[in-house]
Amino acid sequence: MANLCKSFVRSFATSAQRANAFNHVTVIGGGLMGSGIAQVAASTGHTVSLVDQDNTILGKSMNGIHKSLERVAKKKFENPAAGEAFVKDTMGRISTATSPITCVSHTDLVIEAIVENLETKKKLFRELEAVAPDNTSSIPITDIAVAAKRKDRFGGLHFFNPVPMMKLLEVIRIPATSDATFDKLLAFGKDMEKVTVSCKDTPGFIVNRLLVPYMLEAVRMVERGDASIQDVDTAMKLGAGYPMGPFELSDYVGLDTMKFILDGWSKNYPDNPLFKPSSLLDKMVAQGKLGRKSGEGFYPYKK
Ligand SMILES: CCCCCCCC(=O)CC(=O)SCCNC(=O)CCNC(=O)[C@H](O)C(C)(C)COP(=O)(O)OP(=O)(O)OC[C@H]1O[C@@H](n2cnc3c(N)ncnc32)[C@H](O)[C@@H]1OP(=O)(O)O
Ligand SMILES: NC(=O)C1=CN([C@@H]2O[C@H](COP(=O)(O)OP(=O)(O)OC[C@H]3O[C@@H](n4cnc5c(N)ncnc54)[C@H](O)[C@@H]3O)[C@@H](O)[C@H]2O)C=CC1
Repeated sequence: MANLCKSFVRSFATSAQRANAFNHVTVIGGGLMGSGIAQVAASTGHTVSLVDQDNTILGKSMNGIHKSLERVAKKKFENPAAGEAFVKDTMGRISTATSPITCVSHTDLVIEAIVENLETKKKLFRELEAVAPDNTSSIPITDIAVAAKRKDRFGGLHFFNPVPMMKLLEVIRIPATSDATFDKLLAFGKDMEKVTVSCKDTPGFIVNRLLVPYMLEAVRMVERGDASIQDVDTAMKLGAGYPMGPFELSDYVGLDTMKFILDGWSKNYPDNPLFKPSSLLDKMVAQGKLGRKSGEGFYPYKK
């Protein structure tokens, strides 16, 4: 904790020499979101420590980041050598670790992006005994902040998947978040080349408060036998202009993550019919059909 405070002070001292609000960022969780956040943080000039539970997972994360960077480079640079240099430089700014404890002693910002489970997130924050903006999709961050000691340095950053492509970042504060912390988080969003929006610390913030009921109603429509998965997706793409239909998007987000979100909401808000559990979703997760990440969800994917 003392070390983290020191490094935080150092970040204020050095930020005057650099354009970025933070220099070194630690991202905990190297899954879909953590990898994307680490990638964009590194490609915008931050040095990054990416933390996950073991080196096999981290190897996959680094592979995914490399592939994604190659796609970005192809678009960004006409000259292939410049693209290769961009990929190499960006990868060079990311290191990996299996414990966050070693990283937080020399970091300026800790971003948590582990599984959407309140108890797991709180446990991690207790271990860190520190401040870390959180990438929860659906949990009011005040509930997580209970486990953080320095609440003035705690805030919420909600990124969107795929992080390299999605321009939005929701920046959330709790009453205890200091103005200095909030301003730094907004500045970090700009450094990450995102457009920031803010709202009260309410379940799902802005996007997911609207998106979750929409996606679940699509699942219920299919459960009732009112329409097929394919027709719902086609309808929403061609009739409402969405880039993906709700089932394609569910597979993209991960059905396990959807279930985590829904389980949390239905437990905390049992009277809200919009947040009721879905037996189809429960069944698919129990069968290991998690979407793209497992090779099958509502649709099959090549592994
Ligand atoms: C209970 C309910 C639970 C709700 C859960 C909420 C979870 C949350 O907390 C909040 C969320 O993040 S919700 C998800 C938000 N994201 C979306 O809605 C994505 C919708 N899809 C898209 O925008 C495009 O299909 C997309 C951009 C993904 C891909 O574009 P296309 O469809 O045109 O497909 P591609 O041809 O593959 O891609 C076009 C170009 O995009 C670039 N690209 C795509 N993915 C990339 C990636 N991962 N990294 C780097 N570049 C990437 C790429 O440049 C590609 O061009 P090419 O490489 O030349 O093909
Ligand atoms: N999937 C999506 O589209 C989005 C997800 N989110 C949120 O971001 C967070 C992460 O989601 P995803 O990346 O999709 O999940 P994921 O399942 O792809 O990745 C989670 C990672 O966390 C790691 N992990 C679990 N416990 C850990 C611990 N104690 N220490 C270190 N690493 C640990 C796992 O090994 C895994 O690699 C969740 O809170 C989710 O709600 C936010 C926006 C979009």
